Amino acid sequence: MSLLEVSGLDVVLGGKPLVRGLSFTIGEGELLGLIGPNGAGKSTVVKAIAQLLDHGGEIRFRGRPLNAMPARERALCLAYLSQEDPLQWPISVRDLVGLGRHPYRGSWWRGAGGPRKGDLEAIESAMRLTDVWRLRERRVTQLSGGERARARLARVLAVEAPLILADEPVAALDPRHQLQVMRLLRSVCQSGRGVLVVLHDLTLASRFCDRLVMMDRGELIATGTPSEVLTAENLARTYGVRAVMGEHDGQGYVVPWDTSGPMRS
Ligand SMILES: Nc1ncnc2c1ncn2[C@@H]1O[C@H](COP(=O)(O)OP(=O)(O)OP(=O)(O)O)[C@@H](O)[C@H]1O
Repeated sequence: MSLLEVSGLDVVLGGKPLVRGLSFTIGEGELLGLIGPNGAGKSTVVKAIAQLLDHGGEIRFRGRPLNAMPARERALCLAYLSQEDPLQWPISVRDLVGLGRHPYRGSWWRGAGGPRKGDLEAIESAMRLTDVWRLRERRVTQLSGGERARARLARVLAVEAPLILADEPVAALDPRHQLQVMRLLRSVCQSGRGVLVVLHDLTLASRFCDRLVMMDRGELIATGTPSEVLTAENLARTYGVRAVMGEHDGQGYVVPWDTSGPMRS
């Protein structure tokens, strides 16, 4: 059974169909990349899976419809890293990451008590893996964009959910941290968990993802292994680019090099 099964997903917002009939699965231990140009509908798909948007079609986690699952149970099954950075409060990095353990606690108002050993271990491990351990006492409002992005990812890792939805987790990161985060997401999958990651960097998508879902204008364009999806024809048709493609150390790279044809309308 798949970890996640999305079938016939439709999302309409403001009377506009943003996602149409999208279907794909994520297996246990799989890193699935969701790619496509700006406005393709990638974030909309991720938000629908996270049950933040009304949708048609079915989204099942280990065979159970996600929209019928109690919110707290759902919060333990999937952890969502949004593209937007909503951090406005001057809380410490440690406290931000600690919020990832909230789904394990009783309600705040019932006196949840302090963090337990398992919580502290998960919080420390997530901070070390994302390289924010040394920033743990800093206020999140005083971090650089990339440092905040890593702290937000640490919160998501601290949930230790079987499924992670990460919307552009490397967009603000320097090259070293981009590689570290992609390796980290791969290592998360080695323990049988699954990750859906939205990416614009096609080389990272090619190197690190098991499979890709390429979408445009709300619809599926191609799905399969990176070499099946990242073809010259698909890149020209979907992104309107010509790319330099090759292999290094047995892994594919894709460097968009030139635009091809007129701008998509
Ligand atoms: N609340 C909304 N109401 C109406 N249209 C919306 C709403 N939110 C997003 N859209 C539109 O839906 C389309 C898909 O947006 P979405 O954010 O899912 O794209 P994306 O593929 O994640 O793009 P990007 O790569 O730029 O992040 C866009 O055309 C966007 O303008």
